[in-house]
Amino acid sequence: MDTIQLQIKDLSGFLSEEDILKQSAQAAACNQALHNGSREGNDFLGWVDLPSSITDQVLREIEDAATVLRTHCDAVVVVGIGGSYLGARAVIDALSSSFDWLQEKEDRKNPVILYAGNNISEDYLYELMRYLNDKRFGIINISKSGTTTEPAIAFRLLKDQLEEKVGKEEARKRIVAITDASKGALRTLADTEGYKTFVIPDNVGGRYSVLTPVGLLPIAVAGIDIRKLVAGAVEIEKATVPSTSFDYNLPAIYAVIRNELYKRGKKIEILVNYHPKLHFLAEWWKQLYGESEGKENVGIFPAAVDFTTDLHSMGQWIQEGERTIFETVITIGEANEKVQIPHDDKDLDGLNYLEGKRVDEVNKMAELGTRIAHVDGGVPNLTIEIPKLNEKYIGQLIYFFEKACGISGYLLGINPFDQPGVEAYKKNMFALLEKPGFEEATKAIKARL
Ligand SMILES: O=P(O)(O)OC[C@H]1O[C@](O)(CO)[C@@H](O)[C@@H]1O
Repeated sequence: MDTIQLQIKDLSGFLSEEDILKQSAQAAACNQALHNGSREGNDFLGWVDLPSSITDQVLREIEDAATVLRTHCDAVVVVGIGGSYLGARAVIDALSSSFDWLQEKEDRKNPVILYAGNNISEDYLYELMRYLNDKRFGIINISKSGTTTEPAIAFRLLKDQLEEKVGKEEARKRIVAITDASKGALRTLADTEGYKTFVIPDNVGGRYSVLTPVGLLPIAVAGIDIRKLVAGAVEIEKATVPSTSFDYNLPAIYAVIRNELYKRGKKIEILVNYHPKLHFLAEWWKQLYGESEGKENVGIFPAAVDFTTDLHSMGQWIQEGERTIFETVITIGEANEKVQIPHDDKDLDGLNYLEGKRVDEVNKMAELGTRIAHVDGGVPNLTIEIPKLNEKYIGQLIYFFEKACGISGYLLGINPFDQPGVEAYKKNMFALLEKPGFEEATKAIKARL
């Protein structure tokens, strides 16, 4: 097995093969629409053939910029929010040691990757700046619009700190901006300051941008092979072209299943993992599906749990709470490392029955036991099988989820490529902060307080 697989046998009793096949023509039409741009949102389809259009020259330019940052910095702060950081964080966490950031400087092969601009917490920013005080650090500032408040605040603070520490000249070498080709405050700022920049293509939305420099630069700085990542995505891109028959088009099958379950009252999809390093993959997935589908008062609520951790918190709800959920489990075939449970002469903990077993074997039995229990408890399960955690399969998974999301949104009958609802909080916040241009809104909102 050289590719990710979709396992659907635990849907029986909830959804038949016939139910799924009945939707195959519709799913194929949605897939076709993604390729020929015949439906809503067609100005944001740049991601569809993005993996196969990334040239060697583009990859080299990203790798070169990564080398500059790796040479000049012991820590690199990725400033961005939503699609402007989640993809990078998902891949970096999935493919790095869980304790990477704790390694002593002399033992490190890669700079520590830190994140800012994804919240407006004063304590967070203070603590980050304090940590950076005696570090050789750099910044990758990412914003497609170039106007988002959270990253703008973080960047202003970090830029000040860096310039004060090393001077404007050296700071310029350690700052890269990734933004629109011509619009937005970040573009103006980057051009004025003379930063190295990369462009986010107009036709690729933030949540679909992980395979542009938005994701690839931080990932490369973290020492991960972006060529293998992209190659994995290309494989699924090629395997899901419109001529692919429905039976082999895994994203189309996944898209149909989740929509059919939704129609049958399963309003919440829980993405399940059994490895803490996949936590941010689920965060990335939540934005992808939440922003794409939650509109016009419809859409599955995308949730996520980390098992077995959350079996001891959310496990009760999933087993016996309201039956409006289904689970999509990401399962990893083979652990990358080997740890066996040792023998203990006294066996006071009663664990000698596990002696000699790999920890992963225990994890897998927890996974199997959970799946059986949840299916018995009325929770439909589907499983995405990944042979192992490496660049290639994560690349495959990224494109799998992106393609499925596009098809799924069209099946649902909404535009999966806009996010009008996100503006509501921003308007209120700007009005409350008395941002110039919001005078009327300020009066209106203050009258409500
Ligand atoms: O890259 P930007 O323009 O700063 O936007 C960041 C995020 O904010 C949103 O626009 C929502 O406000 C997301 O769609 C996007 O991923």
